[in-house]
Amino acid sequence: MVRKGPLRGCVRVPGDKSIAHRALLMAAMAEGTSRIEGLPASDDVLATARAIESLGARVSVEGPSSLADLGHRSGVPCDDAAPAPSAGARPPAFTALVEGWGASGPRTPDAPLDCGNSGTTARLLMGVLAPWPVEALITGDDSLRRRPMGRVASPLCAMGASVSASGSAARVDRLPELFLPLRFKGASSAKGVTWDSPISSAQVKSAVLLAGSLAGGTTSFSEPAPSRDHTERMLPLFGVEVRTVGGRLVVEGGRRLRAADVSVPADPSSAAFFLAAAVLSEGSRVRAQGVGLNPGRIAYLDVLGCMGARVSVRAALASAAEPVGSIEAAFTPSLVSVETDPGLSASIIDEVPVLALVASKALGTSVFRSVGELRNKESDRLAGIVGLLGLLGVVAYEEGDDLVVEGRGRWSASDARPFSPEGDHRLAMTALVAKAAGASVSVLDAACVKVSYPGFLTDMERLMS
Ligand SMILES: O=C(O)C1=C[C@@H](OP(=O)(O)O)[C@@H](O)[C@H](O)C1
Ligand SMILES: C=C(OP(=O)(O)O)C(=O)O
Repeated sequence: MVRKGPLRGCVRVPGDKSIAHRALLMAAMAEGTSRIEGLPASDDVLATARAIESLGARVSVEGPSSLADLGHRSGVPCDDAAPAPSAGARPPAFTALVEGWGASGPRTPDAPLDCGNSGTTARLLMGVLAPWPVEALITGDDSLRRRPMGRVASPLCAMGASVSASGSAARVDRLPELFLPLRFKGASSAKGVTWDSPISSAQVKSAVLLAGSLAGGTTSFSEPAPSRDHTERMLPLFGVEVRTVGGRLVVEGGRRLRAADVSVPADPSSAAFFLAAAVLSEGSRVRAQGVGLNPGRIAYLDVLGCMGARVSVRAALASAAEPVGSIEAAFTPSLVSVETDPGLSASIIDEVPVLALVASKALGTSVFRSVGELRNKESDRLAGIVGLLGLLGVVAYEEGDDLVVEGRGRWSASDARPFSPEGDHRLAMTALVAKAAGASVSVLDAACVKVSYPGFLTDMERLMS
């Protein structure tokens, strides 16, 4: 149940989804047992944990829960009018011990690897499998089956892997159009590659670097603008050096990963929703604690700052090679429009929906440049934002790959209008933030928040009480 009202207090949002996926995957690849704490019990991360189990890693959860138990617990109300859950809810975090397959490699799974809604799981898994002689059918839910996989398959096939979609081998010239479900076959003789990715994508980069660390020879990767760098930061913890040479990332192959302990900081992308809600709701002040402050992930704070929002950061310590600290945001009565640089789009990609919501309350026309990649996420997020802002009486539209928001400093007051996030967790949370900030909108199916943040409604309620 989300009401209108000020949000006040501290919040510890779940662990960083990107870092959690990487920690689980590298632990699975490693020799020995890794301990990973602060894992979010979100659907996406559980999908990765289940996938590495199917491939032969041993995953045990510290405490009374098991992976299966975490997955079965829900505690997520189906719509924003339902009461917040208490009993039976998933814990916000768990600690896993992962015994990796190390030098023996992954085993051929006896069932399809179901990545659910998680693009990161599907794409990084392919990189993990590429240097091994195993075959797996990789699939996902309806949303994931519509998302492009060729961007990852292309470099991995250049390294020696092969893919077939719908039973027949995919033609190399058609790889860019590839979609799940697909049969992925790794190669024991995978070789390093020099790859210039036409898009900035941490998922593509990570798949190539993970494969490259075990392939023969050198792998070198470049992308147009920097994407999040968690893989480059974490690989050295597991014993694999990553160098930067003339703007390219370089990894020497033939390495063995060794087990490491990782502490996952809270997810700055999840914190962004409460921070935005605080900026938009009169009388609010929220502090998100223990949050990852990786510069490639908190660029959204610069964008909020350019809009005049009252946000501040306090750095504390580094965890898992990542900086960590707290972020505070307070109600800001007058916001101004912003124009984001095209080179920034990879760094703010998951926060654009909620940034656009903030821009819709600003005075003036905001432009988010080169954000066309949002069409390839869990839903077409550009269409979703334009639809949501339309319900609030704000003109927003796509201009090529740019998103334009014509803010008038207010939203229209009308009877509550229904908004369907189309199963997209970030659109659902953006709409719930709008509602908390007084917008006349009801969110039709908010249960999809469990993809990244199962306790979102509960935490929102607590900040409002
Ligand atoms: O590598 C990652 O963990 C992610 C990278 C981004 O996707 P792309 O790399 O496909 O842009 C991001 O949108 C996603 O939420 C997580
Ligand atoms: C795009 C996202 O994740 P993924 O690509 O892993 O599905 C997201 O969490 O916003």
